[in-house]
Amino acid sequence: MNPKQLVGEKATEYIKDGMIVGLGTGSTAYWAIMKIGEMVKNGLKITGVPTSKATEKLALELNIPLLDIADVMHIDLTIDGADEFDAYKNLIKGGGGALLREKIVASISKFYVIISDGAKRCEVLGDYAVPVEVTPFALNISIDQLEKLGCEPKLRLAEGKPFVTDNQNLIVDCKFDKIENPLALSEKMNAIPGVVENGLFVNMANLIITEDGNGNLVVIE
Ligand SMILES: O=C(CO)[C@H](O)[C@H](O)COP(=O)(O)O
Repeated sequence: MNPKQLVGEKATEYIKDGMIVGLGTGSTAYWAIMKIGEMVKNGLKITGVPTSKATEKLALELNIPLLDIADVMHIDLTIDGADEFDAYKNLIKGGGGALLREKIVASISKFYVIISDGAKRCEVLGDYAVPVEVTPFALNISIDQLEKLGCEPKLRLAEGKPFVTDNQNLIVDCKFDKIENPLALSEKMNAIPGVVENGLFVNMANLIITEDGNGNLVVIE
């Protein structure tokens, strides 16, 4: 079984009947959602809250009943991927551009499970550029201010044009060296007017389900 499928399917074991379940975005979350679709087909009663339009589309194709995030105040369990994680469950997310909705969903989740192949594990965050969602109006100001925090900021492009998020914003990928204090950096980035949210997820994950590269699951609690 491929590592993403292995960790994705494992996470679905935490789902119980009646739960409201946050559905993550990306190629690892895909496997969890596929499994949830199968479970729903077999009688599981849950309601999903998608973290992106892409996930909403997939969940609808699988007949998973959905709630709009605008109508939800709490979520029992969320399963989502990550782009980088450390042993303290600090994360970088947003490689797929869904970080704002992902962070909102995570923030109201009682239990937040991250699924990731082992290659994304690091000692200290920073190999992956931190995606930052910015309002288009303040793009240049945001880039300038982000650069002053010590990173190399780059506007994300898709097919030669600026990548536009589900919220009609833009993404600036910020490459830092080692991020020794992700909480402090997250606070500094979010203090910049024009920054909507950043992809550092600190003190949010309850569990990371990953693997050792040889098909064995590894759980970080
Ligand atoms: O944060 C995300 C999307 O915004 C994804 O969870 C993250 O990019 C991991 O994706 P994948 O499982 O495809 O590697």
